Amino acid sequence: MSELDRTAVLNRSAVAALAAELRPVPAVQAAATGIVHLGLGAFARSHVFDFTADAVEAGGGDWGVLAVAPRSAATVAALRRQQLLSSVLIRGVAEDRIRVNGLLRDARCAAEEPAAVVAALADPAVRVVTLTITEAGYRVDPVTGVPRPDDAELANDLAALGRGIPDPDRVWRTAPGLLLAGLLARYRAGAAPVALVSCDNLVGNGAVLAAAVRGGAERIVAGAGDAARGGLLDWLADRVTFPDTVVDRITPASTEADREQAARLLGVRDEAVVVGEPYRQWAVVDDFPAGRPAWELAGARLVDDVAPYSAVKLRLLNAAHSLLAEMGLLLGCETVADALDRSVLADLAGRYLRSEAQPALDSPLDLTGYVETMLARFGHPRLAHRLDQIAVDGSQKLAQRIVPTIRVTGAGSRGLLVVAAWGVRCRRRVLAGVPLRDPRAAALAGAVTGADSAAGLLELLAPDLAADAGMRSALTERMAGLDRDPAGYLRSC
Ligand SMILES: NC(=O)c1ccc[n+]([C@@H]2O[C@H](COP(=O)([O-])OP(=O)(O)OC[C@H]3O[C@@H](n4cnc5c(N)ncnc54)[C@H](O)[C@@H]3O)[C@@H](O)[C@H]2O)c1
Ligand SMILES: O=P(O)(O)OC[C@@H](O)[C@@H](O)[C@H](O)[C@H](O)CO
Repeated sequence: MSELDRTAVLNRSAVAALAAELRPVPAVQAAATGIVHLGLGAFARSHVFDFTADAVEAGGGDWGVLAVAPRSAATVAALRRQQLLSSVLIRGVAEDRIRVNGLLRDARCAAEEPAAVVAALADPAVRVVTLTITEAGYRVDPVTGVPRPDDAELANDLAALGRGIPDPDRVWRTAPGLLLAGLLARYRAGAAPVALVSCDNLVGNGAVLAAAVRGGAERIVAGAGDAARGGLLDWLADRVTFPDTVVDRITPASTEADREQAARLLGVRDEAVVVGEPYRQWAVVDDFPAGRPAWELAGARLVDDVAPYSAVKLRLLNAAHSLLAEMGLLLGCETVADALDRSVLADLAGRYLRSEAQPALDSPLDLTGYVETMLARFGHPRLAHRLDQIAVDGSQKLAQRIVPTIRVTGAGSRGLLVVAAWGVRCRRRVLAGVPLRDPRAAALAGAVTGADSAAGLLELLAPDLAADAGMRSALTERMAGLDRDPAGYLRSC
């Protein structure tokens, strides 16, 4: 299509008129549903569905996807209007291309249709459940590794499950609650095995998901004292797997300008388009009791252990993102590329990576090459990856991305400067009456406005570091310096 009709949307009839290279992958008729995906954000569409589409195109199999948005119905509605088609706009440094994804079989909002989602999770044809629900969505404390006992929404969901078969129309407030409702229904219906696959940025994301599900199930069973559901724990241990994964593709939140560009490339509007960099990588532990798509045919690495990749990715790439986001926002920068353009931040990120985070990792991988490639990806001039997209849920992220390096490099670590920037930024938000976007918002607000902010922040991230007087005083000194004169202080570090 050359002329853009502003009222035309991407759908199956529009596809018929597209140039051959723009036709959906896999073909629209392909594959019955074998996957439920929970968390219908941009990353699911740019990465998980993109890889899986290529895997199904190359290797076949009934691996179509039912995509579930936990709360918001907006993306579901957009996808339904487009007969479940959407595209990924792959933004290169020099040129862009667009790919239409034909993998989805259905899309539902769990808050509006909980019974249908629970039934899908129990369906034996569904053999894989993938998740992109953010770090906060697991409701697991990154310090203790267990479901947060102070999480009222989670407690409510688990109590409802403990009372017996729940009302099918009950709206689950938490992802573990929804998953467990589906798993209990699956267990009652014959207990077909299934793999639950976290695709979120967490070290040991499979173990975190297992902690959320098994820890939740233990609380249900303990509350119910129900022998039959005691069998649930054995089934979860024997037949439900939680393969670890490491995901990678920078995916900024889409803007109207992106939708306009997609419309120019496609000739029709795609309200669900997502933008991704050309680079994509996925390492997955190959532990699927009922089969999986041939992701290796799409370039994913199916491995025995992702630990070497996951520590490297979280403690280098994601750590550098958090460093640039926390410090860049204090200096008034908007995007990752803007932050890297400020020499003070580029220098700090480079020194943190090369002289602290990299040596603190005992890795056989080529970390120097990794860091260089990664910084080149960050510098992409047209990706516009916003810092405020990265700097949310700091209590979950910094504990994983920054704290392990501080543990090795001590109170002099530039990692402590990231924690200080986070603390100062959060304090400014609280004092300005702007809500904090963090699952520990109340505790975080208390920490940054309390008498000993350094102790409060470290208590949230790593209680062992909070007990270290040298660490507390170094953090206090850095927060004071950043509060007084962020740019000047950072130049002196
Ligand atoms: N965007 C990226 O560049 C990128 C890259 C690698 C990994 N990831 C992973 O994907 C996650 C989502 O990123 P995105 O770009 O899709 O974000 P997004 O804002 O587009 O979507 C977030 C999704 O998570 C769901 N969600 C948010 N909070 C939740 C909660 N408390 N419980 C359950 N569901 C919740 C939302 O409903 C939505 O479906 C990230 O947090 C990260 O772990 C993202
Ligand atoms: O997606 P988050 O919120 O976990 O983290 C923000 C970024 O660090 C992250 O999205 C990276 O862009 C991504 O991990 C690259 O693969």
